[in-house]
Amino acid sequence: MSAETAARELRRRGRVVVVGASLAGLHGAEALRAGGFTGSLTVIGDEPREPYDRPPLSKQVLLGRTAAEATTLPRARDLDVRWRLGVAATGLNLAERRVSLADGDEIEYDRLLIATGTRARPWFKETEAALDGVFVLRTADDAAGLNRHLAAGPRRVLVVGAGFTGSEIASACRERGLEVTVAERGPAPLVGALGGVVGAVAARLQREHGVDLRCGVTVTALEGDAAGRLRRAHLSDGSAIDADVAVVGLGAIRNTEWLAGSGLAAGPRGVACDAGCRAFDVHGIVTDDVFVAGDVARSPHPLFGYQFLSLEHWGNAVEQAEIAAHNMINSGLDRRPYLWVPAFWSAQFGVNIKSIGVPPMGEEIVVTQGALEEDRFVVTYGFQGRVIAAVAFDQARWIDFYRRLIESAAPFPPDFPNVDRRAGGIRPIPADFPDPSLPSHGPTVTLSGYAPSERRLQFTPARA
Ligand SMILES: Cc1cc2nc3c(=O)[nH]c(=O)nc-3n(C[C@H](O)[C@H](O)[C@H](O)COP(=O)(O)OP(=O)(O)OC[C@H]3O[C@@H](n4cnc5c(N)ncnc54)[C@H](O)[C@@H]3O)c2cc1C
Repeated sequence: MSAETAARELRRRGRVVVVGASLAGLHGAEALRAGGFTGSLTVIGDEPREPYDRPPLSKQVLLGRTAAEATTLPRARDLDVRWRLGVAATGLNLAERRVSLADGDEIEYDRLLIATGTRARPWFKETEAALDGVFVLRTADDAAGLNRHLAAGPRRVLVVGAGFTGSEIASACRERGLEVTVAERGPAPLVGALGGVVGAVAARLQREHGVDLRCGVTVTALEGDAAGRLRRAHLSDGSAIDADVAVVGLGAIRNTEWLAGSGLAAGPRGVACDAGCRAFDVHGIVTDDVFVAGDVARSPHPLFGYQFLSLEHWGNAVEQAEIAAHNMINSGLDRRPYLWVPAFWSAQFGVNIKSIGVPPMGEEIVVTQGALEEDRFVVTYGFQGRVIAAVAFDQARWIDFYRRLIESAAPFPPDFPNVDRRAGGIRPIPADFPDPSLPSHGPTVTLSGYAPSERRLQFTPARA
């Protein structure tokens, strides 16, 4: 049977299993159906709830504008999925194409999509993590529990870690009128994701909004009272902070333990896959029946020197799930590479933050629009002489323009006419500015084994 005939047969009556019933899992299931898959589709999720959206948990839900229960993701009608919710996948037998479940059940598949995402890194001392008032924020239950606790009376909140989740929590708690201390090991908030220049702006914003921001310190211990309620936190600089709520925002752990011993290249950094979302086995050989999408995936990105990227972004989960689903039920050159330019947003301290590209790869940074002091700007990041990323504070409308600069490997610093870098005013990019998505003289890259991309990817600066 030819590969095309096999793919057609699979689309008609194959068995697809998706593990992880959240954003990537749901979008993968929808994309399979939209792509003409009429076989059996089973989605397994260890949370008892239907797939729901996480970004509102640290924003609208914490502000009391949306109930944690009201975050259920809309889904296509007639999806025709066999949901197995509230039961974890515990193992994978690659040779026999079988997933084992915690309730003893075993489910066979022709194609498997791994979309098990991440979980919150818990506080490192178990007895302290168990104190009443100590929280992480990853699930709807976490958000509901934290909300109940915050609503129970005046609270002094300690946020441990000033990454995106920690900073959003601090922002929401300040908006609720609570006293907030943020303890961050790095020199400023968001430094790991956006670098020191933007981090300094984030630090100023936090302080202007009344956050007691302590940088360059770690929390060494959480102390409770006799009733097991959190009372105090001790910091590495010898100081102590009174607190009756601590939200631990120390990053995420990838949910790959259930794949231990399966033979897949899965570990703490995620499940490695190729540019078409096909999982690698431990020998570095790509499988043809196991695919990966969302926060748990680690895939090489052609635009970023084929570096393996682990992206914890909403847009990545959606886009990657669609590519994975497409490739699961197609073969050969009908398959597509995953070329989405990483992008995410955050809302905190009254500012809308949008990022495009991979800021942590940046070697240099320049303010291309606006002024840092005014909290309305776009900064552009450069890597080896080309634009690699941009971050906008309250200037989201420009993000698509910067995406095209990144896709076309525009030279860094970008050469914008009429943009006044000193004055600080946001000037429009002129209508006659050359469309950076038009091909120039960088080499075009094709990925062997995948359909040619609609985009031309260029690896050398277009105007060196
Ligand atoms: C509080 C918060 C705020 C966020 N805000 C933003 C934002 O502003 N912008 C942005 O771009 N992104 C944001 N994100 C990130 C975004 O929500 C994630 O990128 C997205 O949820 C990833 O989807 P996923 O399906 O890959 O993984 P997840 O959402 O982590 O889902 C994985 C699912 O698989 C389940 N699972 C795990 N192991 C097993 C197993 N063995 N068997 C069965 N099921 C299993 C998990 O319980 C979970 O339900 C935020 C995340 C959080 C937590």
